[in-house]
Amino acid sequence: MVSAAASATHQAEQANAAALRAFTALDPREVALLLDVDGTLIDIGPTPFAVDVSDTLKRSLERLFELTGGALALVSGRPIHDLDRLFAPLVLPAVGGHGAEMRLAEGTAASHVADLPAALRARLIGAVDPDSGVAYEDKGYSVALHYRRAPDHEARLRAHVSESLAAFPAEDTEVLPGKMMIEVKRPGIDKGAGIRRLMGHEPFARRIPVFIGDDVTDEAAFAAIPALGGRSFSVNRAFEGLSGIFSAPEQVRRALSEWAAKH
Ligand SMILES: O=P(O)(O)OC[C@H]1O[C@H](O[C@H]2O[C@H](CO)[C@@H](O)[C@H](O)[C@H]2O)[C@H](O)[C@@H](O)[C@@H]1O
Repeated sequence: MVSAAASATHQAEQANAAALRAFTALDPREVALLLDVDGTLIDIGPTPFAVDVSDTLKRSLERLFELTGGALALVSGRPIHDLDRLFAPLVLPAVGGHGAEMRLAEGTAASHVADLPAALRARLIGAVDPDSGVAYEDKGYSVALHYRRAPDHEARLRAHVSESLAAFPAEDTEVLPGKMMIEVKRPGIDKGAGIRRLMGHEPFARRIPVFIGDDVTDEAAFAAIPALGGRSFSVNRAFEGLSGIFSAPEQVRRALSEWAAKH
């Protein structure tokens, strides 16, 4: 008799193999490759500052950037300067801050979103006791509170965010839940809008957008892709219209490496 765990592993292996086939069948001369970062290209780490970007992944991205004629972009919730730090020496086209920033090839990163007031950011960050394990990122246009190392603090942080936003009723804000994280950002900023903007520019324009993502913060990107005539692959998320489901970032890295080697 096959155990439930063995059956789930078998299904994941089959899904990985199918996703790998579908992905590596794409023609790099036709596609624009749009890649989410945390949980898709790289494994989730205990904090935003404790993650690993391997040289092998960087080599795959560098090769795929060439093969796609430069139509490869990181599409991340992280600020672009943070992506540059993680992926150095690569400086890739990017949509950062969930769509708040964009950089085309050779360009400089530009945010088109007003920063949250310093007093609101300070109030949000005030919930972070360095000894609690809670971490934060102040992105200017948004603030993310991370409780991966302190899951017991989730309810307290959610209440703190609600109280903080209530104290600034004139500010246009919205709360974006993430993986063990709550982010306060400006409304109307999302990865879907970021991808639509990016796809209007060379060398992305007229190509088939191919997005890979994993997170609730990627939902706007997944939603934008069909109208752009594109394809989506997920990491561990199942919904209609996907071209494939990878089980983990390791499988995405493998697909990128095999695709790069094939051409
Ligand atoms: O759009 P992404 O590139 O997936 O970025 C989404 C958020 O990712 C990061 O947070 C997540 O990854 C951390 C490191 O693995 C992890 O510790 C945290 O729990 C996750 O939520 C990043 O720090 C955020 O700024 C991004 O918005």
